[in-house]
Amino acid sequence: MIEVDQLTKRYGPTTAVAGLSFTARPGRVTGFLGPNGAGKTTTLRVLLGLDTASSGTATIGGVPFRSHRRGLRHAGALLDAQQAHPGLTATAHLAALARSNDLPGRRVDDVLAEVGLTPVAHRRVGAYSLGMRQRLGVATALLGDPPVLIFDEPVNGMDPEGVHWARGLFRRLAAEGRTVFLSSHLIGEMAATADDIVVVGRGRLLAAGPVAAITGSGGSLEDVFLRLTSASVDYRAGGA
Ligand SMILES: Nc1ncnc2c1ncn2[C@@H]1O[C@H](COP(=O)(O)OP(=O)(O)OP(=O)(O)O)[C@@H](O)[C@H]1O
Repeated sequence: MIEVDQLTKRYGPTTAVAGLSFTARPGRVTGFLGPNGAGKTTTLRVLLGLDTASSGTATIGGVPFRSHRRGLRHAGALLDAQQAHPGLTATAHLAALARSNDLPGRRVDDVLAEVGLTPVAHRRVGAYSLGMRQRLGVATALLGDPPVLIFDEPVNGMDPEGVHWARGLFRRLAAEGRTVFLSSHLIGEMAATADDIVVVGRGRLLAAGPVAAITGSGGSLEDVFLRLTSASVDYRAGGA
């Protein structure tokens, strides 16, 4: 379970997140949507203890991520596909993480097979395409077999087969009872993958609930998203 309660994060004069509250539940894929600059990445960074809240709380399984000793066993995240050192092989990258998190070495082969990277596991990550690096990021998130998974733009750079595979993986992880929290700008993809949606604009909650309830008033998820966020878009082509 992910619980964000009255979260506010300021960077100097900029309020990136303003009193945001929502919940992402086990057994569900929850999509996190919002225009550029809405505060999504900031929320994820605070949730993962990479940034501190100005006020409010963001917890995973009832506690702040940083206070958990079990690290990757508690929550797995893909925030940045560039996180692995380009000089390392995928195997070496994952093996080092497994060691430092006290995870069994066999998890490395398991997650490489899960994301389809076994044939290139001994190639340097610097030679990987963006889609392959994203798969490695997903493998890293899965390494500790955690109950909570957080993915920021996970299908960015993936080919259609990869997007299809990722959708099936997220659905399966939720069916196993895990909390799957996904940030993406691909609304069609979200409509096909998510059970619940959290929509933010300018750091504030605009809507939250099951996809069917949010689109219930008519139109596609894209129509509803554009309507909800029309007053919260900071960057629009043509200066309109
Ligand atoms: N380290 C920082 N220092 C100053 N301002 C920041 C910092 N990080 C984010 N911001 C500002 O906070 C706001 C929210 O940014 P954030 O990256 O969280 O949005 P986002 O919803 O993830 O956007 P995108 O969809 O473009 O990735 C923006 O105005 C951004 O400029």
